[in-house]
Amino acid sequence: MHKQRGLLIVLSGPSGVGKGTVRKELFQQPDTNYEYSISMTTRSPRTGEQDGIDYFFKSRQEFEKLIEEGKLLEYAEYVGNYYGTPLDYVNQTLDAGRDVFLEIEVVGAAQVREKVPDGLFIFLAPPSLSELQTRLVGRGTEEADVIADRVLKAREELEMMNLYDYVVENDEVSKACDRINAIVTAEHCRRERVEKRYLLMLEGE
Ligand SMILES: Nc1nc2c(ncn2[C@@H]2O[C@H](COP(=O)(O)OP(=O)(O)O)[C@@H](O)[C@H]2O)c(=O)[nH]1
Ligand SMILES: Nc1ncnc2c1ncn2[C@@H]1O[C@H](COP(=O)(O)OP(=O)(O)O)[C@@H](O)[C@H]1O
Repeated sequence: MHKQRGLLIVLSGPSGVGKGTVRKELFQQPDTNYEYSISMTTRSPRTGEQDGIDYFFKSRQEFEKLIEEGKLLEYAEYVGNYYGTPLDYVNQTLDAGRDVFLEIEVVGAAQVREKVPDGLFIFLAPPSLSELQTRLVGRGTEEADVIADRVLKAREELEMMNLYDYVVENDEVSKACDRINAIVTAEHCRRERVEKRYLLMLEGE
């Protein structure tokens, strides 16, 4: 039987909702079977961030070359910086039958939806907008004007929630992780059933 292609899992949602926190928690769990796709960005590294681990940090010129050469599955400009997903890494990992996990903002997620319609799209939602603002302020990585920009942007981002397969509330990190794992497991079961049914139909011909 042919090897099934891996599942492309896209986690998106507004800045500050906890995407990074939830993703890190998921990848600390010993039984997590997804491969995390490290993004490219032109943003400067924050204290403690490492090139090739948190992001591949690129100059604007380098990033624009990657765009020109078609090396990105998707990219978006977000609050003044480029962010993008490396195409070859994603394709090679999926072709090897392994699931790939993207943690990206909503404009990029919409591009992935166009290119990979059979991906699994999960929107991480905050309990409320005021809680989102509290989290951004609490993180303390941005100046007040950047936080204001991000909260404004979050309002637009929340409108895109209905384009996703699932909405997961990030009330508590561990609960959000459990919900994501349950969704992925259910999606694998669904795909296996479809595949089996398809093969049975072929055998019957
Ligand atoms: N489109 C796209 N967005 C990305 C990518 N990598 C990260 N992002 C998103 O870019 C936004 C800003 O990321 P970052 O500067 O690390 O800030 P933070 O997520 O608020 O900590 C977040 O919404 C990320 O999820 C990517 O490869 N493509
Ligand atoms: N479920 C949660 N409850 C309370 N605080 C949270 C939760 N998830 C994340 N946070 C906090 O919110 C802030 C933003 O989280 P982060 O993962 O950086 O968001 P994002 O990657 O979506 O921008 C961080 O300070 C983080 O510790």
